[in-house]
Amino acid sequence: MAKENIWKLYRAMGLQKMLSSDQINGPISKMQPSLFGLEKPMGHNLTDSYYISWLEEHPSALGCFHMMMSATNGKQIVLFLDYDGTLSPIVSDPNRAFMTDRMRSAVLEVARHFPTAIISGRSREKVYDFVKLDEVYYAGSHGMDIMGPLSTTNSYDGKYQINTLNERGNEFTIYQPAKEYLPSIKKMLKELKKRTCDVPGAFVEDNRFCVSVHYRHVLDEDYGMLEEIIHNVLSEYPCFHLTRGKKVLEIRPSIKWNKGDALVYLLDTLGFSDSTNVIPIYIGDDRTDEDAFKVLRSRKEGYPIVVSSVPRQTSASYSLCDPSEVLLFLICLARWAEAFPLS
Ligand SMILES: O=P(O)(O)OC[C@H]1O[C@H](O[C@H]2O[C@H](CO)[C@@H](O)[C@H](O)[C@H]2O)[C@H](O)[C@@H](O)[C@@H]1O
Repeated sequence: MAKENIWKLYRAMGLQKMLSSDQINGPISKMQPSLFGLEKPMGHNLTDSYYISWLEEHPSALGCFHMMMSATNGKQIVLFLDYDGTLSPIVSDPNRAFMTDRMRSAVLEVARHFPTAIISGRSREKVYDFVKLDEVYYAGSHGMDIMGPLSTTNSYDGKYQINTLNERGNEFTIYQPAKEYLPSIKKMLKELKKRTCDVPGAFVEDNRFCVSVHYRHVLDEDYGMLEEIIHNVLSEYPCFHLTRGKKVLEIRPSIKWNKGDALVYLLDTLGFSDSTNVIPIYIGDDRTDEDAFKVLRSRKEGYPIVVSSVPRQTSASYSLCDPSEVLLFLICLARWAEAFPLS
């Protein structure tokens, strides 16, 4: 990208006053700390050498923004976002994981330029209640409950698919590959609530096609008892299995379907099944997001971005420190789309 284009981008982002001519002439990576008027990238612990070497392998998507966007070469960006820990910070009460209005506006802005989907472990309805945007697609229950574009492909089993209209009269396809597990999940949910009610601090969350058992407020000495209860309940439901997230045990149907499959489904229904003309960007913080990172790695396309402020094992290629950096990345993306619209 020519230097005048960088200026154009920065002017569009309202950032030109923050940058000296030295910074503009230097490499973009050097610009990053001051790009947003900051002394150092937010939340980064740059005194930790382990973290610094991890960052070299998973560089900041903000620092690499210019390079990433230059490489899109006019291809269609499709954006995938996780919810908890990505669009909203991790908080102690799962029912109060609200996103800020600034984050909502940023998601809306990018969604006006690029197809955008939120893929969460929560129920689809719950994520919608938090996000409240009709301009994005939603996949709840770790991708097992997708409300995506009207599907014209017959690569997916029609029995899991129904077409519907939203309140604005727009057509959507709902895809629920774990549909037949619903009666067992409801039964198991009741059972889990009943058997865990004596464990102080335990909280069972109904995520429709899966169940979360939160232990953030459970005393260390009670944790073993909670795990035992869950294993006992699970032994009565052999078609389900357990995965682990941030202070949460997640129980889900044992079908071969995860956030990565939901990403592929959404790309297919958006018309990018075999396309070399698409750049999917996936941003997420949790273990379940790794399935989507792996898909992008294996397809050798797009940008998998992990949200983490500590070094960790990941299949992502880039990183963002926390939701405040996710916000900046989304703002940059929207400004970039305004400055360089696809012809
Ligand atoms: O796929 P996600 O959108 O990231 O959902 C994963 C789980 O997120 C929520 O739990 C996590 O966030 C809570 C609020 O910040 C926090 O209190 C909890 O400790 C975290 O594990 C959600 O409540 C779970 O149901 C999701 O499975």
